[in-house]
Amino acid sequence: MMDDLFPETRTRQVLAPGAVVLGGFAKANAPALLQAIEDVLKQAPLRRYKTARGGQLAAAMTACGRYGWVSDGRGYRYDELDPLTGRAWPTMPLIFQSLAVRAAQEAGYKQFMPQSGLINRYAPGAGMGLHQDCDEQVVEAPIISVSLGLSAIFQWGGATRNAPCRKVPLHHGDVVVWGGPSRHNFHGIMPIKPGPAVAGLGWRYNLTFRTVR
Ligand SMILES: O=C(O)CCC(=O)C(=O)O
Ligand SMILES: [Fe+2]
Repeated sequence: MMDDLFPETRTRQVLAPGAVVLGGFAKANAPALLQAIEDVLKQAPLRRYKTARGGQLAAAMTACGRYGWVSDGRGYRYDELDPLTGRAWPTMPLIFQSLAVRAAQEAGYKQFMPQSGLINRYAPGAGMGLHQDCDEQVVEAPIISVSLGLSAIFQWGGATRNAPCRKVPLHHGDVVVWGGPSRHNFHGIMPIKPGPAVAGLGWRYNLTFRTVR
């Protein structure tokens, strides 16, 4: 595709101060990213977390790096151990780390170093309700979010839950970076529409990279 040959033609869409969509930024690395996901899943399988309110998250999740985001009857938190295996989370694959750092730099965040890589897998019909990412203690660090497989509609809101939401289509290889004044903006994923497999995937993977502590 054109955007692989001519990176300068990729779209760059500013969502808000500190927040940008880097269209196709991860596309050339997608095969390596998918292989790295498989490697992580062998050590830390995907699982659907319970929430403190008795529900269950629609996306299946796991993590890599020093800290993993977990949820159970006690609520949400970061943990250095995988509650499913009792072991430390798998080491963050180098391709995850290098892509996250490059995307952060491209978005203007020069100092970023991910400590946590969250893997979300959305089957068709699964989404993620509007929320803020506020379990991280380092508020200066941005969130780097990579989309692979089926497309999604990302809801990009504001600082309050009832602020108007923009609907932003995200496709295989797109990267969203948000931080600075947008770090705590509300966002979500509308239920994924079924469709023909993309890059061999009949679902959507999302990778998010964060500095936690
Ligand atoms: O799947 C996405 O694009 C967003 C995921 C997200 O907001 C999260 O994991 O906190
Ligand atoms: Fe989030």
